[in-house]
Amino acid sequence: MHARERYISAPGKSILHGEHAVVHGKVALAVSLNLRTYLRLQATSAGKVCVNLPNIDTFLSWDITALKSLLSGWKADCSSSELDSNLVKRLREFMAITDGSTDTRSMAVLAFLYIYLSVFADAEVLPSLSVCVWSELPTGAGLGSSAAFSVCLSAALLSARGTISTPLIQQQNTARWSDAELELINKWAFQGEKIIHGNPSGVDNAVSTWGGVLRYHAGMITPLSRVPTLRILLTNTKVPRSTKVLVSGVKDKINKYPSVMTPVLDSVDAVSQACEQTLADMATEGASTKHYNILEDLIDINQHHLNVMGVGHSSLDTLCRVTLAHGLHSKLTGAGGGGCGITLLRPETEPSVVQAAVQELKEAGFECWETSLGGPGVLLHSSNSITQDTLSILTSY
Ligand SMILES: Nc1ncnc2c1ncn2[C@@H]1O[C@H](COP(=O)(O)OP(=O)(O)O)[C@@H](O)[C@H]1O
Ligand SMILES: C[C@@](O)(CCOP(=O)(O)O)CC(=O)O
Ligand SMILES: [Mg+2]
Repeated sequence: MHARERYISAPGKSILHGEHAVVHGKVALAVSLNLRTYLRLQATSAGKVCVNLPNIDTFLSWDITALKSLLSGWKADCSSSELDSNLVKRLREFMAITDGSTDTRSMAVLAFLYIYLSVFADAEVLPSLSVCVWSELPTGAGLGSSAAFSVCLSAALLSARGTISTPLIQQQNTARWSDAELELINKWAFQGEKIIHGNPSGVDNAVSTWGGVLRYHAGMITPLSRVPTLRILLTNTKVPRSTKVLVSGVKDKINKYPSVMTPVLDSVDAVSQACEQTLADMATEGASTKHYNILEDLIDINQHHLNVMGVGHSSLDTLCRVTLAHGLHSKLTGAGGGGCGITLLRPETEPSVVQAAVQELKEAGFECWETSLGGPGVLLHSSNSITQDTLSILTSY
């Protein structure tokens, strides 16, 4: 271990188009948010590993000797990009997780232990450390909190192991890793997502690692540089849902009705591509009413497709209905089934119109915030670049 203490943050994301279809090899467009997950890792000499996850009310610790015994007779298979089923099985037994359980707290802890043991498997000793993760993102609401969590864990553990650097130099507030290091962070974060999600596409961890606006297609990540500034209203319906369950429901539907569902997925792919083209046109020609009309049509079309996939919810219908009554177009974002939706605001949309829509959405029990899109990906921080409020949470465990 190098530094005794490190702070890391990674952003959440919003998927503009392509959620679910991206799991089946179609194009998705996703953008990082200015809402972030923060992690503090502290090297200790307590002979223990402590994990504090205040967002999900989980506080656990284990003796290093108990963790070490999990590695006996186990050999990491570095050539495979699949999850190591043997290690997952050992961890499930260790944590007494029953088969098939999707209990979200257990999945977060399982992801932590999996990355910790894999990253330090060939180290001389397993290090004593204490990790606290806290997020501004709502968890389980479609804004990629699982990916931001996995990216923070991956970056923190890889840099504690010395596999990637600790690039912060004196007087610097924040630092980024090199592209090769980011690829490694993303690779391990994807394993964390596999544990939490079951069958992730990889889009969420890619956006959280690199930040900005990305096109994601079958593992290929293309940053979009020609993108206009978009005003987006985010709404959290606060209806809880599980990405893992929703993703597997879509898969079942595709298996059951392949000839019905394949054209739906193809159409979502075409929506993502049409949106990408429109954004590029807006950046080169200047945004006009014609462009916003197209973006709104694409939002409506995709929302219908997501309903066909079975990932809609009455709360999301309410969001679409209320905003449309104010001339605004919305769709779910992320896995759906509740969680969050996005509403496109035109540059000329009057604040009074937004306020009226927000007021009605709040009366329906929802939470809304206008957000800026495209913040930086994973960052290493000095402690003085983190707000006092966040710091006091991270240091209070
Ligand atoms: N800050 C956090 N602390 C602990 N676990 C987290 C945190 N953020 C996310 N997670 C894990 O990710 C799960 C939510 O992931 P998911 O269902 O994919 O929804 P989303 O990624 O849209 O928020 C949580 O139930 C938890 O297991
Ligand atoms: C539904 C999906 O496209 C996005 C899930 O995002 P979230 O976990 O709901 O934030 C799944 C995936 O791409 O892995
Ligand atoms: Mg997720």
